[in-house]
Amino acid sequence: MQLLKQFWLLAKPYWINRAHWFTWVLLALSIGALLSVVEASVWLNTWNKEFYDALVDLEFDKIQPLMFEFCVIIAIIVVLMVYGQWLQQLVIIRWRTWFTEQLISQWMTDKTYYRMTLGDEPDNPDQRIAEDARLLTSDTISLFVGGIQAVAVLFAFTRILWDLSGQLSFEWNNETFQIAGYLFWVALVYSIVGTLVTHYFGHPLHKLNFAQQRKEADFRARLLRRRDSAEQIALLKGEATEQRQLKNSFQFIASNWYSLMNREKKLGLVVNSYHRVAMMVPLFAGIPALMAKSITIGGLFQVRMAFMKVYAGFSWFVHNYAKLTSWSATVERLGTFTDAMQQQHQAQNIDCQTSMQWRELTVQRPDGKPLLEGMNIELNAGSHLLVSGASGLGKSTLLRTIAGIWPFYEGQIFQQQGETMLLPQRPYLPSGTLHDCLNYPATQTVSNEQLQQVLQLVGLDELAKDVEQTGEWQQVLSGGEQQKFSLARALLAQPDTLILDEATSSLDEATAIALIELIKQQLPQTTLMMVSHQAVLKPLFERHLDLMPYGAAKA
Ligand SMILES: Nc1ncnc2c1ncn2[C@@H]1O[C@H](COP(=O)(O)OP(=O)(O)OP(=O)(O)O)[C@@H](O)[C@H]1O
Repeated sequence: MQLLKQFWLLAKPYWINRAHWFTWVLLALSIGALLSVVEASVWLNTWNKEFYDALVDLEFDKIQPLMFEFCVIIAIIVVLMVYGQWLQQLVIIRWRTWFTEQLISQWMTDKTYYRMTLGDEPDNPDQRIAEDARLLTSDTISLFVGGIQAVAVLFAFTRILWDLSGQLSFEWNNETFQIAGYLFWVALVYSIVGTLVTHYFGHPLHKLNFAQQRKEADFRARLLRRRDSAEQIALLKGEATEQRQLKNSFQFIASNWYSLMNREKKLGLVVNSYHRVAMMVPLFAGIPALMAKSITIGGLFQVRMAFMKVYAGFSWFVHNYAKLTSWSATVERLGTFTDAMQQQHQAQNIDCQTSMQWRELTVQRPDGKPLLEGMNIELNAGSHLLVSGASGLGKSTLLRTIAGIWPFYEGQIFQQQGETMLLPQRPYLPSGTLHDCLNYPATQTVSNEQLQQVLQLVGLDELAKDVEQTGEWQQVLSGGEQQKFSLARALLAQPDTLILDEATSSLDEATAIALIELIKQQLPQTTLMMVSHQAVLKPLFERHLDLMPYGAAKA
């Protein structure tokens, strides 16, 4: 029940939205095509009787038109099945596109992607957005349409099977019993037993599938992390350790895989035996009717096909058991992911005033332990503040709090009105053209000349020559160059408040001084707040804040 509720919460926003009426049309057409296949199968069923009867009676003049009829029925079935499937895939991609966009938007809104890393983040959000969204949409549609088709098959063939079965008479305890539509009852009982046995053998698959998806994603994430840190690993000669860790991570996949495959083997033994036996059950069960001459040989083949269809309808659950368990694992994973995202949205928003202010501000770690306590400050627009203090005291965390991305604090914060920009010690440089990298996150269009100008101002003349060149800038540029590049971004963006977190730590002292002076000169209206261990920068700031551990701050 909980699972269905979780599923409904995930599916509802798309399917009740009127804007998606065309997807409903496509879904209806796809279901219509597959229901027509059921209708054509009923036609094929009648054909079966006529054909086998003609064969038994050696009526060759009937066989030729029947062969032509067969070709027509098969052609119709093939075309309907292929187009039905094609329409289903269209429905899937439309839903998946919307669903993935929603997940990405929720993940990106209010810095949720970052806040989630601060608490008990559900594992591998990348996998949930990419893989789980794909599985949810494709499995739901194929299970839903398949389920409807199974019900239609049941309706269409139950009647046929019932009529063909006639009545079975038998004596027991000197009494005569008659069972109408007995082949239908055989199919029903056979399918119920199969379903129960399948569930008994298959139910542990849910947990195993869940674990498998998670472990595969962990392994992929580990590999990615190695690629991102390739240079550091190479310099530290960490290959053997990395190899061991990756091997261990893969061991988890392999051991879970063994459990999964053993469980699937047991289930396979049951499902396959059940299916193979099912093919002969109608022939054996039809013998009494054949002996009573209530059906012909053609009728027996008709019974067999009708029985197999009714059995297939009743056994839909059995045949889709593995898919259903993987689907339920996907729903659970996506449900916890979206719940976790929604909880993140409750983080506080920071209000704006004419000046930046903190009142009785206490910054904490995620576990609630205080880092910095009782801070009060007011920083007028255009003023410059240097924040210093011992390593690990909480300076970067304080800046994150002021920038509005760290939710663990008490007291009041007001940001200065306008744009705030925070430059960290290690800037993020996306790969692509230098133009796009410098203009990241591209809130305005800037000309190449503007870009060249700011690059020259910060001393990156070589890069300024061709801003359209592409590269892996994070790897290509030195630490110091990256910091110059980051400051060039600030010159370009001209924020109202600029927060620098050791943004000149990789530069020599003279260059660091020159660049801070450049910022002050180029952005005279901007409020500048900087965290730095570089004492030579002190004279450039008219206000200083020396942070003390858990104590009062002197401003
Ligand atoms: N996401 C996090 N989860 C848990 N603890 C964190 C997190 N981020 C920071 N901390 C902890 O908060 C403390 C302060 O970290 P912070 O980076 O703010 O220090 P800092 O004063 O800037 O240090 P440094 O001068 O060395 O850069 C550290 O003990 C750190 O381990």
